[in-house]
Parts: sequence; C-alpha cells; structure tokens
Amino acid sequence: AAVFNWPDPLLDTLDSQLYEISTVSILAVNCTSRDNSTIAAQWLRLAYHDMATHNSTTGTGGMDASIQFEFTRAQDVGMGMIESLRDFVSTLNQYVGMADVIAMGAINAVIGCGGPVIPFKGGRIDATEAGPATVPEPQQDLASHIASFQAQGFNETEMIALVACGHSLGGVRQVDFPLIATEDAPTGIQTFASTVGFDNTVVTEYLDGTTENVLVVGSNITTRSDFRIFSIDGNATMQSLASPETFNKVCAALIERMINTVPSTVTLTDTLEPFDFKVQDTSFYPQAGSLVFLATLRIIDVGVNRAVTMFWKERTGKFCPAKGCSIQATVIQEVPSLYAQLKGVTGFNRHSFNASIDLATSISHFWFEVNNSDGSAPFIVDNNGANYTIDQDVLLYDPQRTISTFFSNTSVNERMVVGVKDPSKTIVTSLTTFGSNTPPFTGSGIDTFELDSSFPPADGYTFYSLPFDFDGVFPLSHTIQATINGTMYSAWVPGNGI
Ligand code: HEM
Repeated sequence: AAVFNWPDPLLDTLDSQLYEISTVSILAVNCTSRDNSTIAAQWLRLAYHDMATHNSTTGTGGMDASIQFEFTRAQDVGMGMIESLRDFVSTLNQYVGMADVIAMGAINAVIGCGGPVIPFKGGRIDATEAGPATVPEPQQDLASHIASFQAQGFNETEMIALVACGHSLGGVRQVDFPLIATEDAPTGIQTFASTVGFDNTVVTEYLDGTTENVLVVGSNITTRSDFRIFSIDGNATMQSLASPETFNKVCAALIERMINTVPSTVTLTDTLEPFDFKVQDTSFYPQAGSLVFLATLRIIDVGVNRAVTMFWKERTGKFCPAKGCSIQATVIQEVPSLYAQLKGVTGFNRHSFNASIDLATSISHFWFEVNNSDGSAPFIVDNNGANYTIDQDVLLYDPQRTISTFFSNTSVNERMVVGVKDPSKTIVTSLTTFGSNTPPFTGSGIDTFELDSSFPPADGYTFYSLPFDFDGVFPLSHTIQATINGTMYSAWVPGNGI
C-alpha cells in the first residue's frame, strides 16, 4: 500500500491533482473536442514538444516546461500549445511546476481517449529559459528524424512506435500547415486516423492502405514524414502494432519514458500510487477565544462504514481526557478521478474534523482512531508511526481573515493574512508562486507582509497582511516564513488555504 507522510506539499498536490477531480484530471475526459481537434491531442503534442529539447548525450533538456518559452517558434505552431499551458496554470504552486502538470496532462490525454494507464512520477523542475530548437518537422529528411530521436533517447523502432502512438490522436490543421493539409477539409483539420480515440487505427489504416494521414499520403511528398518513418523497417514495427494489445502496451511504455525524460540533474519521485490514508486540507488559526484546527483524513473507500475519531495532545505533551481532546468526523464521499478509477479506486471518504483547541494549551500532536465497525479491532492512524506533529503555533496562516474574491472586484482589497504570536521584532515573508495568463506562466518571488491595523490583535496574535491578487490565479500551497524575536518559523499554506 502507498504511504503518505504528512506534511509533504509536493506529493500532497500531485496526489490531489492526479487522483481527485481537478482541472488536469477532468478536462480531457471523454476525449473532449477543441479547435476541431481534441484537448487530449493538444496535451499530448505539447508534452512531446516539451520533451523534444532533450539531449541524451549532455543530459540537458527534456520535460522541463521550456515549451513556455518556445511555443512561438514555427516548429511549435498551433494555438493548442498556449491553450494547453493555460489549462494547467491553476495547478501550479511553489512545489509543483508546469513540467509535472504537462506530464500529468499527457497521461490524462491518453486515458481520456480510452488509452492505457501510464504510471506517474513527479518532481520535474521547470526551466527558466528556452531550450534548443530540436522539435522534428515534417519537411526534414529521414536521417534528421533518426538523429533527433536518437538525441532524445529513442532508437529507430521506438521512433516508429512513438510517432504512431502520438499520431493516434488529432491531426494537421490547415491554418497552421497550409502546405501540408492542402486538401479541402471542411473542419479545418486532416486527422491522422478515422477514429477520434486513442487506438491503433492510425496503424491499421496505414497497413491496409486506407489511411488519410497527410503525413503519409499527402500530395506534398516532402512532408510525408510519417510515411518515411513508419516504413523504415519494411513495416515490421507497424505490423507488430496492428495488435491493439501490443499497441497499448508499447505506447504506455514509450509515453511513460517520454514524460520521464528529464535533465540529468532532476530526480523523479517514486511512482505515485493512491494513498490508503492521507491527511490533507489542514488549517490552524485563532478565532474568537480559541484555536481552530481543521484537518481531513482521506481514506480509500472499501465499502465499510467507518467511524473515525481525531485525538490531540496539548503543547505541553499532555493528553486531556477530562476536557475532551477528541472529536468525531463528518464524512463526505468523494468521486475519484478517472485515473484513480482505472487504478481500481472506487471512491474516497473524506473524514473532516473541525476542532476547537484551547488557546492556552494549544496542540502539538494529532492522530486518528479508525473503527471499521465490522467487529475488527479499531486501529490508530498516526503518520505511519512518525506522528502528525504540529511543530509551532507562533506563525499561523489565517484563512478566515484572508480576503479573496476569486473574481475581479477592484473595490475589494484582496490580501493574505497571517497571525503572529508575541510579535516583537517580527519580519514575515512569503515565497509565492504566481501563475499568469501570459507566458512564462511560472515564476516565484519573495514578498514581505506588513502589520495590518484593520485586523486588531486578538487571542494573543497580531496580524500581518500581504496584498495578493487572487483573481484568476490560484497561488495555492506555499510556505510563509517569519523571523520572530530572532527565531525562524515557517508555516505551510496547504492547497485549500484560500
Ligand atoms: C518526426 C516526428 C514528428 C513530426 C514531424 C510530427 C509532425 C506533426 C505535425 C505537422 C502535426 C500537426 C500539428 C497541428 O496542426 O497542430 C502533428 C500533430 C500531432 N502530433 Fe506530431 N509529429 C512528430 C512526432 C510526434 C510524437 C512523437 C508525438 C507524441 C508522442 C506527436 C503527437 C502529435 C499529436 C497528438 C498531434 C495532434 C495535435 C492536435 O490535433 O492538436 N507527434 N505532428
């Protein structure tokens, strides 16, 4: 079973995006159309073009989101590029960059159109500048294409298969490639195959001579790059891909390698499997004479009617049975993403807790008791033995005082608020990741919070704020730091923090 150690902002975000309903897990489902092609086709092409900057000799380039700086090049022509990048902006935070989301997008593109499940690893690092212009183009000769794929780490057989896998989806748009898509196409696109979904029709139609793939049979012979590639080995590879099972197996393995092609300085995480137990959406802030502590324990639903209780200890390390340091959960059934369902997850149960913590004694440690109510002994969930520890209550992100409108409303002074206990000589800073609707979409900076007199001190806390434009941008999950009386504290604002 996959194990989650809280807190882990990278794995927390990646897991939520992959296994729960999110922009990236939902947009390409049902092979949704866009721009006369499909969102899935656009996402898969984007991923390939991003990877195509890899040089396996120098270990540079690959899946690093350098496409953000490259998509205006002729070799990356097409509005699908920027549209896809925009699809992904809302997922970015301090821990998860665009490159991980592009990789996740490729996986969701394939399954969204009925293709095989591909394992996901995270941890890619976003480039800060363009890579080399090494995306193969249809007018180049076969030797150049072999050399390109070789540099990217794929031999000739793998090149044939990877192109066939990619060109299972979408097609060539007339507006972008008028010299290739020369035939009259009422929809503005000449698709590679007669089926929309991710399947091997592109292969079988090539083999039986019915293909209308313009990169195979187009009247412009110079740009018949798929024909030159597919036929290198006398069609042996294409014939092997005529079996749908082989096609799916080979494509899953090659697309996995494609998205895991990263600069040699990058180390990817282990394959992300759905966690049995995941603590998420925690919040901790002062309110009306006590401390509010919110937490959710997400458990994979296995059809039992669980009762889950949260317990906690005071900061002194004392447990307090008399006053009651425990609370029952409210439970919400959550629909898993298509990817999770294909991995066999039928549902998640979110056991959510809203605890009122004594202001003076506070909280240092929380844990859960799970009773499956089926006669088996209740068991403890406590971070796999490592304890769910709250290491400080001096610097707290305050979601209640934070003001966000989510929609443009210039009359509202949007700002992020933190509470600081014992605030003499305090400097509060925050590392923020900001997405924007114009490229490059990722970037980060350090901002400083100022004392905010509109939030008078309360419950022993003083409040600092930072103007923040939440509109259209969701700067979720980042870390706020403060030096308070010479000691450095940091507070992680999890994904639901605003
Ligand atoms: C020699 C290698 C390749 C060449 C010359 C090539 C060329 C092209 C061209 C000219 C288009 C039309 C783009 C448009 O009109 O928007 C296209 C579309 C596409 N390519 Fe490739 N490609 C190659 C390899 C690949 C690979 C390896 C993949 C992915 C594994 C891939 C995935 C796609 C997809 C999904 C589309 C459809 C995009 C859409 O419909 O929006 N291509 N390719």
